[in-house]
Amino acid sequence: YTLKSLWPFHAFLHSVLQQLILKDTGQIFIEPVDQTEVPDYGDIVKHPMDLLTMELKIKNSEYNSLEVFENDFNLMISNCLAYNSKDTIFYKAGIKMRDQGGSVLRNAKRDLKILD
Ligand SMILES: CCOC(=O)c1ccc2c(c1)NC(=O)[C@@H](C)N2
Repeated sequence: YTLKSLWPFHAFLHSVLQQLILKDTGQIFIEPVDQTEVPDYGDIVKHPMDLLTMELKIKNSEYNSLEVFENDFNLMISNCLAYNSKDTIFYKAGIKMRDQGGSVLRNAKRDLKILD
């Protein structure tokens, strides 16, 4: 068996997402930025992304590769680093999530290779 045939690929992505959610200790990436709370967010961030949206995209089979999933993770991080200035908690959390989430994704890529 390979991962892709035995176990639906979206189940694999769901397990990767759960690991990313665990890294979001401040719970600032878990849902879309509330633009009524952050009224100028849409002026700077044209393509918002968050972990809940990524979960919905898994469920809708919108990710047919780990790379497409990773693109949304990287979009979420770049939005955070673009909108928040360097001295903010949000920016620092973005750096932490970039680094910790990056290692989650590196391991996931390795796991996919070993299984094929
Ligand atoms: C209730 C107010 O919430 C926020 O101001 C807020 C909440 C979550 C946020 C955020 C702002 N900014 C961000 O860049 C992304 C990473 N997360």
